[in-house]
Amino acid sequence: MGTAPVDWEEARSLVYAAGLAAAPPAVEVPLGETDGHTLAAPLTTLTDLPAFPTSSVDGWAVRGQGPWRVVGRVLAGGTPPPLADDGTTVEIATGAMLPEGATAVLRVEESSRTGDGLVSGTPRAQAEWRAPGEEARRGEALMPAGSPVNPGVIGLAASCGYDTLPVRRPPRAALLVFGDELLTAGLPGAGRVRDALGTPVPAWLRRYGAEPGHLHGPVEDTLPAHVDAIRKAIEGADLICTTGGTMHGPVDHLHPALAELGAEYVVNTVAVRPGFPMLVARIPGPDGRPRFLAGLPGNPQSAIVALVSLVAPLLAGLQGRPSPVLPCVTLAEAVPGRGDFTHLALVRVDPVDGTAHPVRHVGSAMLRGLAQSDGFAVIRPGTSGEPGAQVPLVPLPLLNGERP
Ligand SMILES: Nc1nc2c(c(=O)[nH]1)N[C@H]1C(S)=C(S)[C@@H](COP(=O)(O)OP(=O)(O)OC[C@H]3O[C@@H](n4cnc5c(N)ncnc54)[C@H](O)[C@@H]3O)O[C@H]1N2
Ligand code: MOO
Repeated sequence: MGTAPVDWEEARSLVYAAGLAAAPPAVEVPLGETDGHTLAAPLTTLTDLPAFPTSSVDGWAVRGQGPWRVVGRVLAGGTPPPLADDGTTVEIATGAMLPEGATAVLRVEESSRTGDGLVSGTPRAQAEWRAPGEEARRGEALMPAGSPVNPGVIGLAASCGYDTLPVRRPPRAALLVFGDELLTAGLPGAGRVRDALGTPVPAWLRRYGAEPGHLHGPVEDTLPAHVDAIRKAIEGADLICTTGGTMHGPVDHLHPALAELGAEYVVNTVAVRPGFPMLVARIPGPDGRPRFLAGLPGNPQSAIVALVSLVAPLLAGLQGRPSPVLPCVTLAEAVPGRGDFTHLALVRVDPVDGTAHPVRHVGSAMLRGLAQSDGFAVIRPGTSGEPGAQVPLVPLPLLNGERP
């Protein structure tokens, strides 16, 4: 209690650096299983690309002036003998290796056969084959370490000759939900609300590249139950997210539990509205490697603010990725500031002109505005968002096609 809230940008830098310093070691993973992992070393090509001169059309590989006498055929996958004499040609398929000695490739549709079986036609001026190393030279770095492995990268690695890649695997995340008032099924009422975080938070974590595993909740509102639940979650997770209990109410046990577990705070409260009681702490793991606990406030929108504010840069660090760069949007309407605190205001971004429109129903206990938003406009301390102002956007990690 009593710690001064950390500036929002400073808090993001602190957790990113803490994550990066504790990134789990690189592992060698079969190429087909690397989607969503992160390159632990630069992707350098193991061969020239292409590795051999490759015909880019179906036609005739010719030597010298025509008409040409047909001396053979080369299909993709074959290794042709050299074209030894001027006036000779081999039939060639797209992707086949160009025979040594060939001086041009004539497209089949631009060729004709003479009565005595010779091939004639005029090859185009530009080469109709891909030269070795045209795309990349052997040993050239094509992607830096820290790049997320996506299908595009997997394809490139395959064409460069990789069978496995040195990568960092997706961090494993656990979720503990605190709050005896929470119902996990049925209608809210009589003092009890539905748990609105236990179901969506794993899905948000997955979109940040984490692998959500252990989910437990509601955890009983006692200190021993909290300590026990965190200890169990640490066993199989790099990151434990908790929801609720970040304040100092009669049944808020998170801070005492962290003390009992020997945790140290990376960030304890952030100068941001909503969501200021958010925290990230480092807990010694059973193997000596630190684990992280992200304390998300109980108010549902505040919990997601904590997720985009702290969990996103922490996971980027743990994966050895660059720290997230925020895009800019133009405010379509005024958004008030929050004095000395950063204001994260839910907005919907116009897909055509990129302007950001504040949405309604944005109380920290509400999720109606969030479900219709693309992210949060960032209004820095001491400023207010005027219409037309360019401000950073913290995007919700929505996939293509998921935008509301
Ligand atoms: N005396 C003060 N009290 C509070 C302050 C303050 O400055 N002084 N700040 C408020 C703010 S801001 C927030 S945010 C909350 C944070 O509280 P906790 O993280 O300790 O969360 P809880 O007390 O457990 O719950 C708060 C609220 O959220 C509801 N909740 C909790 N978990 C869930 C869930 N999984 N799904 C849906 N709703 C959930 C819970 O029922 C409470 O209504 O503290 C304020 N208090
Ligand atoms: O900061 Mo609380 O998180 O406003 O709801």
